[in-house]
Amino acid sequence: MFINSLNLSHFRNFQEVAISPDRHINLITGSNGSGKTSLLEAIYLLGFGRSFRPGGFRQLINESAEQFTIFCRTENHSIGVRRTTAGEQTLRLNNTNATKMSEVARLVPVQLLTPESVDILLEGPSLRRQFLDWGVFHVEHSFYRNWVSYTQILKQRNSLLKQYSASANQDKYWVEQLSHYGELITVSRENYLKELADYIQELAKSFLSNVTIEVRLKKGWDSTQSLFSALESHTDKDKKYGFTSVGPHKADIKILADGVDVKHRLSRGQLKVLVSALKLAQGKHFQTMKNESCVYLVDDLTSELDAENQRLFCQQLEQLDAQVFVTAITGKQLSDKFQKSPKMFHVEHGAINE
Ligand SMILES: Nc1ncnc2c1ncn2[C@@H]1O[C@H](COP(=O)(O)OP(=O)(O)OP(=O)(O)O)[C@@H](O)[C@H]1O
Repeated sequence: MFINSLNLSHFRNFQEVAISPDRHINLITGSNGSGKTSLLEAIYLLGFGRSFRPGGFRQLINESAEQFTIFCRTENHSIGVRRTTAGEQTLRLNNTNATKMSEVARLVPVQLLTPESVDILLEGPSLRRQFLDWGVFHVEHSFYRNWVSYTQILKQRNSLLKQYSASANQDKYWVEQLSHYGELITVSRENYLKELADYIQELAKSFLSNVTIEVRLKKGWDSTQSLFSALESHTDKDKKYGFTSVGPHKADIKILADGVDVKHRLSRGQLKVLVSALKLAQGKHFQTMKNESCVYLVDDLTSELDAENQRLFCQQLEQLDAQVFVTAITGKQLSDKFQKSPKMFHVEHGAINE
């Protein structure tokens, strides 16, 4: 997928900007606070329906405006997202209204690497689940439907658990439903991670040559049991606490370096390198499966990796033949890391000069 043109209206510190990115590498430069990350954020929003920075969507609307609009043309589609301060959202897909953000997100596969991406390896399981589910969502069409059904049922069961109002029979019905969709979700995750593991190992080897990286899915319940049995055996506890304590909503990925949790084995710099390898692996797998590439958004690479790893990362990105948006304070910091000269964009006072 390639973005041929991008228009932003009242998004963060931009009033009206339009750019025509290169199909390969786009280098966005500008001083602190100029709007480099905001440009990446707008593209990310098309692929995820939300920002990667804290704060609600209202923070994304320019302080002097009532709404923002992001509009982009890819090689096959035209996509628009508008959000107003009143909370309304309008989605446009190929000149008609779309109802679901997931319809838009499926067309905009985005990989993001920022200084915070290392949290995938350092923080709790939810970021690792998000990482995993991005891939499953894009390669396994039924996953999203099953996930939506699972989360709706989970919500209903949790609210009954909180009210102590479900009879044993009623609860059994919800447990059956949960385990049906939960097992489907988990099979999709297992299959995906099995395939992705080879890509991760190969890429991790080129960045961290003397470490063996391994990934394993933790399903979210004792994997010697079926989900149904696990849910049943936790029912008393779940009634006491008012929520469902096992299931794929609690899944995690164990990421090991030489058999030890990476966060106890690798240096902070090595963790950053590993997270770059994970993102490249996911993009490469996506490309093999879908026969198209994702868009890479890379914020502040020079503060993340040392010069050699920057060179290696840029080289790998170029080999992927993906469209890349990478930010730096000055062009000099990165332009020599790519073999082909990047297209340069300079951001200043809410304007972007090509
Ligand atoms: N809703 C908003 N309305 C107007 N300006 C905003 C809004 N939200 C953020 N800004 C401003 O937009 C500017 C752009 O921030 P951004 O994080 O994109 O900059 P950056 O170029 O990535 O900076 P750095 O190099 O420091 O990371 C900041 O000066 C910020 O204060």
